Amino acid sequence: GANGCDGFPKIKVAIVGGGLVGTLSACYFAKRGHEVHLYELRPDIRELEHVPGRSINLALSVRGRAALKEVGLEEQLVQRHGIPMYARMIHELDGSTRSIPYGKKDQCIYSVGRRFLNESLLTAAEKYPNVHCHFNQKLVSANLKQGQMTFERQPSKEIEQVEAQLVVGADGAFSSVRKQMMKQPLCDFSQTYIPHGYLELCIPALSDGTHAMPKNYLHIWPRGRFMMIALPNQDASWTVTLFMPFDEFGKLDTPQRLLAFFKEHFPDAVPLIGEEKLVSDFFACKPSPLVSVKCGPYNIGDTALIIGDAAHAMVPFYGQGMNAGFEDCRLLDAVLLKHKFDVGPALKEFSTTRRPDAEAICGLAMYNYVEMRDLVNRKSFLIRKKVDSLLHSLMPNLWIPLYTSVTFSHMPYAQCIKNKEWQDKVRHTKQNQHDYLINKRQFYRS
Ligand SMILES: Cc1cc2nc3c(=O)[nH]c(=O)nc-3n(C[C@H](O)[C@H](O)[C@H](O)COP(=O)(O)OP(=O)(O)OC[C@H]3O[C@@H](n4cnc5c(N)ncnc54)[C@H](O)[C@@H]3O)c2cc1C
Ligand SMILES: COc1ccc2c(c1)CN(c1nc(C(=O)N(C)c3cc(Cl)c(F)cc3C(=O)O)c(Cl)s1)C2
Repeated sequence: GANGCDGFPKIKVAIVGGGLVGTLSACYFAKRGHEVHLYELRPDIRELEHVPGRSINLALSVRGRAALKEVGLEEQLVQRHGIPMYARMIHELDGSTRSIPYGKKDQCIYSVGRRFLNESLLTAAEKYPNVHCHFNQKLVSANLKQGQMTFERQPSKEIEQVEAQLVVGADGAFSSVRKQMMKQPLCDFSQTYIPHGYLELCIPALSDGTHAMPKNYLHIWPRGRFMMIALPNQDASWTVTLFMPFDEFGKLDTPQRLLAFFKEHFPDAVPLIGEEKLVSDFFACKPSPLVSVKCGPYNIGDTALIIGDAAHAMVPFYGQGMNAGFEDCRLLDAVLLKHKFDVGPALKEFSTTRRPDAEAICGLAMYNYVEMRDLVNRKSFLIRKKVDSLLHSLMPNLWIPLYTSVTFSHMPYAQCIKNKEWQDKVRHTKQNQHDYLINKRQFYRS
């Protein structure tokens, strides 16, 4: 395309999916002066009363914040709207609670509203004159090598053919762009559903408009095979997510069984939610599935690319899905700039470098899911956290706990794992040395 004032070629970009990642990506491309067309299956959510769907709020950490900052949105979306969470608050069965800080006193993650984020990103994208949003448009097929897409307007089913120099698939875990990509040879794809489902409940604000639990915490009720997690909302309510195997959900098929279950496993949460609200919210919708998707390469030549959940959907047990998708947007922009918008080599480099990191965080999230049962319960989790924070304070640049490197640094995700493996080796050697010295001393004493 024509070269703009910065001397870089300007292209026509079609972004499929107006969710969190698609709308942020639209801001990045628009900021560079490209012609952006954003196609979203749903209606404009800013005109809807209630938006159905997933977790009402999310944990935003440094990776996501850095991506928002580069398009000038971190202040408005995080500092003003996000609720800082400085520690986890763990709820034991006996109702006692214990807090474990995320790091040093100023280190926190933010609870942000999903709808607020999505609406704000849409509005920010639309502010650019070179961004055009098309709602109620469902991608139904495409010839990605030619940059050709076929949309079906909802609900009329009217067909619209669209062409672009670059197609960016940000259409989520069940991506249609990815489905089209997989028709090409040499494309890997795997997806795993886990036996757990999730369901959202709500702890309403107190009558005086304040939070019913200590506000600046990520609350967790770890109960082995299942758990609950609660993040604070701006309106002083809490969004509570219950994770449980589908067959366990199936057993709670009457209000009596549901209340008995909660009184047995989450007694302190029952009065906070309220018995009527618990019953009505629980039976209002079915538990949703959780899927992990790995695939690659993420591009087809210089005409198509997938980012966000379309490329790497992960189970939510690290709170990194959106953060990773936002990081995709920032890294893609950086690699395009590095290649002076020579799209072919840039997409190839993006896919080659990002794929191992995306697969690493998908693996870490799944690891957390498996470990989760006793992750926050087992004494060793607590001891490990204390040892980690002690060693981290002694050698801040050397000893970085895994979740600190994931949540509080920009270290490539794959390197976070290497960093942990090195520490495990050192830890075991330390442990062995420790045991060795003990034995030696006993030997000489005996
Ligand atoms: C229970 C739960 C808790 C989570 N908690 C966190 C958290 O705390 N922190 C965090 O970082 N992440 C979290 N996540 C992950 C986060 O929700 C996702 O990573 C994020 O939403 C991915 O954004 P996306 O834009 O890639 O995909 P999506 O948000 O799925 O958006 C895809 C968009 O594409 C549209 N679309 C789909 N198909 C088509 C089509 N054919 N044509 C046109 N448009 C289409 C959809 O309507 C949608 O708007 C959580 C996820 C779940 C399920
Ligand atoms: C909106 O729905 C959801 C659902 C799940 C999550 C989030 C939001 C946000 N999540 C975060 N997880 C970490 C983390 O690193 N670990 C190891 C944890 C993993 C689990 Cl499962 C947990 F319960 C606590 C921690 C913890 O450490 O607090 C963060 Cl740091 S944020 C999980």
